Amino acid sequence: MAAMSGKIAQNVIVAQNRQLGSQYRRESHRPVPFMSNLLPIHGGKLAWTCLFSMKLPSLPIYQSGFVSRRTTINCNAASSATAVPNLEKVDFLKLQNGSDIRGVAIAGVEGEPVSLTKPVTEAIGAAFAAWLLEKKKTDASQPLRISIGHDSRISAPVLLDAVSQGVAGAGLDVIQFGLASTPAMFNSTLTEDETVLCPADGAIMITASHLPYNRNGFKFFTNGGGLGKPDIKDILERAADIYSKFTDEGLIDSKRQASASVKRVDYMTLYASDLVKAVRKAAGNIEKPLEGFHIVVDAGNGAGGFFAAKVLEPLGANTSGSQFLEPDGLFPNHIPNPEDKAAMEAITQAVLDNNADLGIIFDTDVDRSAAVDATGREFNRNRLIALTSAIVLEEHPGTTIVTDSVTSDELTTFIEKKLGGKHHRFKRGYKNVIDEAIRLNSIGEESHLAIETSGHGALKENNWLDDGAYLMVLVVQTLCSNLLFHFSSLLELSLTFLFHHLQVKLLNKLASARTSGIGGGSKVLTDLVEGLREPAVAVELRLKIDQNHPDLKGGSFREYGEAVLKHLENLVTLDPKLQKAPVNYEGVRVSGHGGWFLLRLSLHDPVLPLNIEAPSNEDAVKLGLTVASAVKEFHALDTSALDKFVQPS
Ligand SMILES: O=P(O)(O)OC[C@H]1O[C@H](O)[C@H](O)[C@@H](O)[C@@H]1O
Repeated sequence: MAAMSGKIAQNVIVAQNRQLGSQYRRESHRPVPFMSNLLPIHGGKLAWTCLFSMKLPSLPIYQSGFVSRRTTINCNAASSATAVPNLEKVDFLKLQNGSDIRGVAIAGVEGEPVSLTKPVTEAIGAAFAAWLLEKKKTDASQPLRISIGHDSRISAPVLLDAVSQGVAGAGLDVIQFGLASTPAMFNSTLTEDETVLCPADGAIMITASHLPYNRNGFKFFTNGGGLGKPDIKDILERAADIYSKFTDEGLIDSKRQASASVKRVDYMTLYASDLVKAVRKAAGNIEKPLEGFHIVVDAGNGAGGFFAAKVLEPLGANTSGSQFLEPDGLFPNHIPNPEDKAAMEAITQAVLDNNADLGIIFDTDVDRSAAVDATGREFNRNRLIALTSAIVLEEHPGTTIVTDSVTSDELTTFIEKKLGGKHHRFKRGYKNVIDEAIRLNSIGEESHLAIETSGHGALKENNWLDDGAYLMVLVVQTLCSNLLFHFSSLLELSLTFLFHHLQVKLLNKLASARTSGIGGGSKVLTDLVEGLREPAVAVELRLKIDQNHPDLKGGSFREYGEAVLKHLENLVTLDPKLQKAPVNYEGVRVSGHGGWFLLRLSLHDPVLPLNIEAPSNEDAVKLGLTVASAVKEFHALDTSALDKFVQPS
């Protein structure tokens, strides 16, 4: 990778306590400026002007088997995450959300007490460090380094402070990136560039994706990819153990010394410039392949604002009219989520108001994306999958496209009849679809694309990395591909530029069409999904399970949800107008009345999401009534949205 201009922005003050006293003690800390002004943290609410402090040695040494040094880090400000004599009991395993950790980080929302406290977060940082040390089987002479980035959430600075303490307290070096995207964090484990202290041995992204402002969480990466469920469970078990010893002075080991460091680097500038180079290369080494294109970006006040100024503009695109690029963790404009109706309306309006060729929208941490064409037609959900499938199937005829469970029957027809591919509808969850595609390849079934209606997408050529921005690169490459797009160079670059791959792919498509003089705007993209039939009605209703309701009888919401699904399944078999999907991996999926519905358990919330698609409102209501009659005896379920939907208008 090329050297970046920003270089290392700063060394946060690191006091290396090589000669600690014989007692583990809570040192006093002299506040030292955090020097955030040296980092381009995109302004906005997270451009910390405050002083920020870390008091690392306030915790006992973690995991005595591997920690050989102790660290004192003085930044300035927020209080130490530690020195809490009577810590609350915490069920760490409840923080697991599939292959992520998620919790509540901001108090004030009724019924949602803070679960990601500073000590909990610090324990999680220490646990990841312990896990990584064990995985890498390193000798302690070379400290491992962990990169840490975050999205725009207002809890980010506090969690960054705490998780950094956990990592550095375990003797590992911390490299803070500031505001970053999830894909960039993974990429930092692959980047070979000492000016940004990469490759990192492990990476942590502080994010709760599109969830509300009060939540936050962690995603973890090594150069092997994102950690899976068993690893997350392992880390949480270690964290619980570390946490339980926080007040245990018996852990003190006088012989240990500390020399871990916390540094800050401007990684995102390097990362963005590498994406720019990727598109240029794929476009035949043209400096500004997007010249003449007007592309508006909506980052929803998440971390994706960089895509306009640092990727599209250097490529020649006009990005005027782009909106919500400034990070603001209260998300005042709309939820940063390409699945959200208001979010899609906002980017569509921006495209129309600006007569733009294309609109691009990201989620908070930029691993999901969607596009809007020049006519205001949305490329999200099934349409985005159809578009990406068309591009991938051009390159890999006959390949299997793995999707999540809420994709439409029409998408199957489109992929199989129009594009000649195979549609494998699997489970919800980006990790589920990616793992399934990898599994298929391992048993000899070729699959090049795993993609969710949520906008998460991963390509085999991109090492199965889940990257919304790379998806949009695919679009733009498509636009410029007819004359200039070289697949071999895309392949080569995509092995290097693992993230933002899908966005970049879409950008390429756009640029190639322009160069070859095919129509204006983004017609080339619209043409690619020609033939995808779409239902007149497509709704998702989310039925919440009240976890405190006596109907749960002390059981979990999952057990309750499973009971609802079983009951629905039994009812469906009694109705001759309905057919259960012959192959189904999640929930109850049923065809009938010209459409289908799927009721399933949410991956992480006490919710049963219900998707209904039908050729008319009347048919959709009929399907809805089937579900309504099945759930009416389940009093812990909030069925108000469904009741409203099936009500005669
Ligand atoms: O099951 P749901 O509540 O609809 O949420 C499902 C979503 O959960 C998380 O956000 C995952 O990152 C997504 O990959 C998944 O699509």
